[in-house]
Amino acid sequence: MSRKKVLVYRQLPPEQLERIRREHEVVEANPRLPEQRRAFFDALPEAQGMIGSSYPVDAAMLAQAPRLEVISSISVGVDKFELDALARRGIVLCHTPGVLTETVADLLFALILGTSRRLVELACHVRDGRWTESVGDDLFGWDVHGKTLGIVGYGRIGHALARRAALGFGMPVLYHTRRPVDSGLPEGAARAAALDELLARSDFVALVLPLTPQTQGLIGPREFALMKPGAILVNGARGPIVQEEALLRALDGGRLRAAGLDVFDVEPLPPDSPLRTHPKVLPLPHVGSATHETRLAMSVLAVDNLLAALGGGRPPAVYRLPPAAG
Ligand SMILES: NC(=O)C1=CN([C@@H]2O[C@H](COP(=O)(O)OP(=O)(O)OC[C@H]3O[C@@H](n4cnc5c(N)ncnc54)[C@H](OP(=O)(O)O)[C@@H]3O)[C@@H](O)[C@H]2O)C=CC1
Ligand SMILES: O=CC(=O)O
Repeated sequence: MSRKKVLVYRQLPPEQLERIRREHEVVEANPRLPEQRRAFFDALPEAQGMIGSSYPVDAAMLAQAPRLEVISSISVGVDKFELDALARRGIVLCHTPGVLTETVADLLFALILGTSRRLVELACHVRDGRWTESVGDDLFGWDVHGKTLGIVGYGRIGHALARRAALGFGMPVLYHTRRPVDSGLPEGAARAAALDELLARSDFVALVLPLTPQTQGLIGPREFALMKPGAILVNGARGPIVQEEALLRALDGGRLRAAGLDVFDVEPLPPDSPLRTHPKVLPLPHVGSATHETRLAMSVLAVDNLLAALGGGRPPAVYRLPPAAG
C-alpha cells in the first residue's frame, strides 16, 4: 500500500502517532500555535488525511487541500466542520462517539452536584481561612436527590446522564429530542417532553445536544423565562446553544440559581468575560472527556478511523448526518 500524507493538527500520544508513521508520512502542525500555523497551511496542498480537533475546517480551507480524502476528528461533536463542503468534495469525516459517553456524563453530574451543593464556593471558604465556625444557611446548598432533571438532547450522553440521575439519585427525568426515543430506563423513571414543558418543570436543565444551525441560540430570553425560578442550567454541549447575554440576565435577575458551564461561545473563555468570575457560575475549561483513560481511547479510535479510511477499509466511526426529523 502506498504511503500517504497525513497532517496531524493536535498532539497525539506517542504510540498513536507511531501507528500512523508506520504506514504514512506525517506532518505535525497545530494551527492554533502561531509558530506552527505556517507549517499547517504549507502541508494542506499535499495532505490526504488529517487528524485533530477544535479548529474550524471550512470550504476555504478545504480548497487549499485538493488531495484530502479523510478527516478524523478527535471529538464526537462535528460542529467545527462545514459538513456541506466536506460532502461536496466526498471527504470522509470520522469522529469518536461512544468512547467518551460515560466520562462526559460523569462530568455533567459533577456540575449538577457542584452547583447545587456549592462545592467550589465552599472549598474556597475553607482555603481562604474563613471556616472559623459552622457554616450558616447563607452557605447551605440545595438537595439534588429527588429533584427533576430535564435533559435536552437524549442521545448517548443524555441516556448515560439519565441513568445516573434516575437510578443513582432518584431523580425524575424529562427528556427532549426531535424524534421519539426510548428512555432506556425502568417504566416511570423518565418520559419525553416538549422543550417548553421540560423547561417549566425541571429543577435542573442539562444540555447535551449538538450545535447545529437549528440549535444555535436555542436557549434565550423566552426559554429562561419559562424555566422554574431557582432552576440550575448545566451546559455540557456547546456554548452557542445558549445566548450568553440572556444567561447573564437570568443569573443576575434571579431566575437561575446557578449555571454549570463546560462550554462557552468563545473558548478559551476571554479574560474579560463576566462568566469567568460570576458568583453563580461554575465554569470549566471544556473538559467533559478530559480523563487520561478517555482521551487515550479517543485518540486510539481516531487513529483507527484514519488508518482504515486511508487504507480503503471501513472506519469504525464515520460521521453521518441523522435523518431529517419528521
Ligand atoms: N463538554 C464536552 O466536553 C463534550 C460535549 N459533547 C457534546 O455533546 C453532544 C452530544 O453527544 P452525544 O450524546 O454523543 O450525541 P448523540 O448524537 O448520541 O445525541 C445527540 C442528541 O441530541 C438530539 N438533538 C439533535 N438535534 C436536536 C434538536 N434540534 N433539538 C433537540 N434535540 C436534538 C438528538 O436527537 P434527535 O436527532 O432525534 O433530535 C440526540 O438525542 C455532542 O454533539 C457535543 O456537542 C460531547 C462530548 C464532550
Ligand atoms: O466536546 C467534545 C467532543 O468530543 O465533542
